[in-house]
Amino acid sequence: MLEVTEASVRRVLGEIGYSPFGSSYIEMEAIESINIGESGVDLYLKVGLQMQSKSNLLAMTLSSELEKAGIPGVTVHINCEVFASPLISRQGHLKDVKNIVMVASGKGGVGKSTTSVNLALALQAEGAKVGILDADIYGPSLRTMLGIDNHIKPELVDQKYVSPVRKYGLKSMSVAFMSEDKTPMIWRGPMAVRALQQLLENTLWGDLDYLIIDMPPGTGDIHISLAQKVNVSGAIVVTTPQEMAVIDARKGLEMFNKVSIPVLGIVENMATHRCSNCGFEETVFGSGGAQHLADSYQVQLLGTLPLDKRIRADVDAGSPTVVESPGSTLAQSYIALAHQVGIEIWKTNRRGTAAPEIQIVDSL
Ligand SMILES: Nc1ncnc2c1ncn2[C@@H]1O[C@H](COP(=O)(O)OP(=O)(O)OP(=O)(O)O)[C@@H](O)[C@H]1O
Repeated sequence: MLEVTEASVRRVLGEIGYSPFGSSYIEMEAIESINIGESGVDLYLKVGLQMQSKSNLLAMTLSSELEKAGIPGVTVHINCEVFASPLISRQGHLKDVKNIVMVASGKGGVGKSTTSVNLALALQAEGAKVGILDADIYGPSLRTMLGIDNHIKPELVDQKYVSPVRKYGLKSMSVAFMSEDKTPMIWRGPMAVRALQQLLENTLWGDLDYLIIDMPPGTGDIHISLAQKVNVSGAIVVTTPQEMAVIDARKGLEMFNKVSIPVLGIVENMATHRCSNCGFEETVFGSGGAQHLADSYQVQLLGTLPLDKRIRADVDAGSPTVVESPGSTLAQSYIALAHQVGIEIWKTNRRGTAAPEIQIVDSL
């Protein structure tokens, strides 16, 4: 048995290569303090994401890893707190928003909005404070996906600001909330960017760990301009395994690189389909493309979601899978995605230093 000192505990923690964060506890600077007393060791960890469903398991696993390495009797205490992005200038009504995450896709219809809303709910289910902005001017779908009645409008405050609409605890705002039901939104480029920026900045988001922005599909001028005007912690690109979608996702990655927005990773949606009759699983849209793309851009493949009719039916019914069937394997896939997103944001925030100089582009 080892002599138990703070130094020996730290050394062993450094040697335990495995942590669920992809780097050791030492590399992640996750050790808050180590108290050595008569009755044992108390190890306090600070973790930069919320992970309510996993923290007890993590504490027990780490305690038994330490025991195996010669340090028995360690009680692990996990303190979860999402850190604020140094890339975000926290001003105005965004001052208490710690992280803004853009969810984009090169190609339309790959499931960007479905992934955004389930991701937001999964982050929240794990204990984070979350908001979602539906910025998809071409096809806003948040109202339907969250089952928010058409008559519900955001409350106007001081004639200038709006309160987000709460559903399932999530603070939500959509371009569609601000227009009459049947009025088509014919927004041209610069007008759309200005309107979206205003909607983002004039919403009373309050205190949030993450604000998810569901971007319009594509990688056009609106995206570049919006990406330049809004300081974000990072971006996620959603794709299907289909070659055409992967080619367009590559354009999304290029776009974020061009405007110096850190890419947190790629989500592969509709990756596999299991036949509800015989259980046979097949890769309807091909396979390997998203992993290959992630490897070639040295970003993470954050998660893989199956093509499953329950995912479609749940958002159509206004009750996304994470709230409709929280214990299901599908919901667990979104929770796993939320953990990976949380880990990447934590890592990105540790790497980042200050907000970059933003070049304001006024015309498109
Ligand atoms: N993993 C999935 N399994 C089954 N159906 C899905 C899945 N993901 C999304 N869908 C369905 O695919 C359709 C398109 O999804 P969604 O609207 O989220 O895509 P999008 O990329 O946001 O589209 P747009 O380009 O219009 O913004 C919807 O009917 C949705 O319910």
